[in-house]
Amino acid sequence: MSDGSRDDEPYDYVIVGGGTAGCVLAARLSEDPDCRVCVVEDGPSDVGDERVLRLRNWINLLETEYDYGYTTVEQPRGNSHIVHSRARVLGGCSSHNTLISFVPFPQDLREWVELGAEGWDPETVLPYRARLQNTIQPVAEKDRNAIAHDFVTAAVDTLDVPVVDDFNAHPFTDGAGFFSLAYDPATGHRSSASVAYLHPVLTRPNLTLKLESRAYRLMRAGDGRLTRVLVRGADGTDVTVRAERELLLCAGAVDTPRLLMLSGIGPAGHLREVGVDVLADVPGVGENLLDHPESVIVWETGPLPPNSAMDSDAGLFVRRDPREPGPDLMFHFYQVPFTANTERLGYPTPPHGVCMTPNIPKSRSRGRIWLRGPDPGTQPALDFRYFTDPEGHDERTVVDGLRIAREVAATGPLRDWLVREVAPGPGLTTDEELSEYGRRAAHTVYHPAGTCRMGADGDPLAVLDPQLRLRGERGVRVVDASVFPTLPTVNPMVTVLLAAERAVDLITGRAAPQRGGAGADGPPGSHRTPGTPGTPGTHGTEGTPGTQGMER
Ligand SMILES: Cc1cc2nc3c(=O)[nH]c(=O)nc-3n(C[C@H](O)[C@H](O)[C@H](O)COP(=O)(O)OP(=O)(O)OC[C@H]3O[C@@H](n4cnc5c(N)ncnc54)[C@H](O)[C@@H]3O)c2cc1C
Repeated sequence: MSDGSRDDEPYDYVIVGGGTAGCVLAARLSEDPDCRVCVVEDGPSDVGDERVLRLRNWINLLETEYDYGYTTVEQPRGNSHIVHSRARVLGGCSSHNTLISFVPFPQDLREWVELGAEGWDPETVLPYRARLQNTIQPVAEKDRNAIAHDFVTAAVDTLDVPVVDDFNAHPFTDGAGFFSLAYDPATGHRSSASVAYLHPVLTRPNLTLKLESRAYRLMRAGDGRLTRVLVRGADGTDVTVRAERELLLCAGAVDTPRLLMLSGIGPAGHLREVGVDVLADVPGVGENLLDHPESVIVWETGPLPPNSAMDSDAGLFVRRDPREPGPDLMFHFYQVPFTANTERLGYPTPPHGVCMTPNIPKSRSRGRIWLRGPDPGTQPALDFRYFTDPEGHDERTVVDGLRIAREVAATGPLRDWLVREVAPGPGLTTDEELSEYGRRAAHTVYHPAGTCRMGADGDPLAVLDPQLRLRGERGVRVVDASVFPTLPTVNPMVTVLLAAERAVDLITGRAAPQRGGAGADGPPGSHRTPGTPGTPGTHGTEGTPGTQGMER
């Protein structure tokens, strides 16, 4: 071959990225024994890896070999020092995140339809809940820390919001409670996309995993379809992997647009500027970078009880503007001091502490990803443009959040645990002071999305059609968080899982679950499709999770 790579055997579907969405596609598409499925995953396996499987260890995976650890370009109105963790391991971010699991609100999906994503209405999408294989349930009683209980009580009393026993029972506008998590309380193990979907089917002979194999350029086949991908293995050798039906890009909201642009598919002017030959001018690739930004307020405490599922088990939703259909401010309550950003600003880290992280569910600032050059090994530039919305909505939300957090902290029984406010400290009180602190100490909730969004015909920045097909090309779709036109109000992982389940039907032509049927009302993961593997972490009908079928 002219590019020096060797040809691999052909597959029906090649999935680039064995992450949250990629695992769903791999498991579902390989249910048909005649369908050859290959997953190209840059990271290692999570099978048997306790560091990854143990949910509470999530924080120790950040900025390790399992993490791409992207940095950002300077954020004049925000924090320029945030490390944007993105997982590099089978299961993707569902293998190193906190697995907080929220079904998206109907209004979030209606917003997608208004933006041209026809067919993604709540009546069509929400019934896919019944197909989710992850075990999702509210934090188990034994994992509920007394201080988190008291946070919930204080929040409810201060703000006159309801206690929410199950955030997925039905849509809500405000409330406080323990989150639902995709985990097994008995073992503390994840019910990640990998554990729930892939582990039970690893012995399928028609499923090949190419691990520690990085895709770095898409290529056309002889018929002009974009169904080939150049992949570099851990030993440095290149192989061309070929899809006879479709190439499915699931590398996530940073790496999918990066891969497209490295392949010459993106804004033509930008690609020429950085020395990449243009294959197709698709102006929207890398645009519409979304996130849920948050800030942080930290208190010192005495030693706390040890029990927890993952140290951020409870939260609070507030609707400040009654005209909004849902919450417009959210808080995670951490029973550890999360001080990565406050320490840099000179604040001390107490030996024991808690924090609240007010975040912006519907952030209005929009960013962009671009290439710094043609070398696949060079990190792309991420510019979230935090706190740049002209209305000042994002800045206002953080200021309100810091004030509301203080009100909750001043209320018993939470108040009785707290020794002092460490950051920003009680001396900062004006809007200006809280805004300056809130933005400089800001962090990400790790929810980048939107960089290859779907949209209607005639929308010049829509990268995909509502069937998730790359506009103007044949043979390739995108299925991951980059397809979102907007972020859901809530944490997005379940939305990624639902999108992947729906993508399977779009790809195969299989019927969607009945609109408004069984899955529309029940909790996610509570139903199992006949014939699907059993409880995650146990052995499915197709054998023990192992390493057969894997290549390195
Ligand atoms: C620390 C952290 C905590 C989070 N907590 C939560 C939470 O509690 N709840 C929630 O709802 N959301 C949470 N999120 C967000 C959520 O996990 C993600 O939005 C979601 O998992 C993204 O899924 P994805 O399929 O788009 O991408 P990913 O799951 O990131 O999958 C992408 C995969 O592609 C692979 N890959 C990348 N580039 C290449 C390449 N060139 N070749 C081959 N493979 C490649 C990666 O290794 C990865 O496995 C969190 C995220 C992080 C990082």
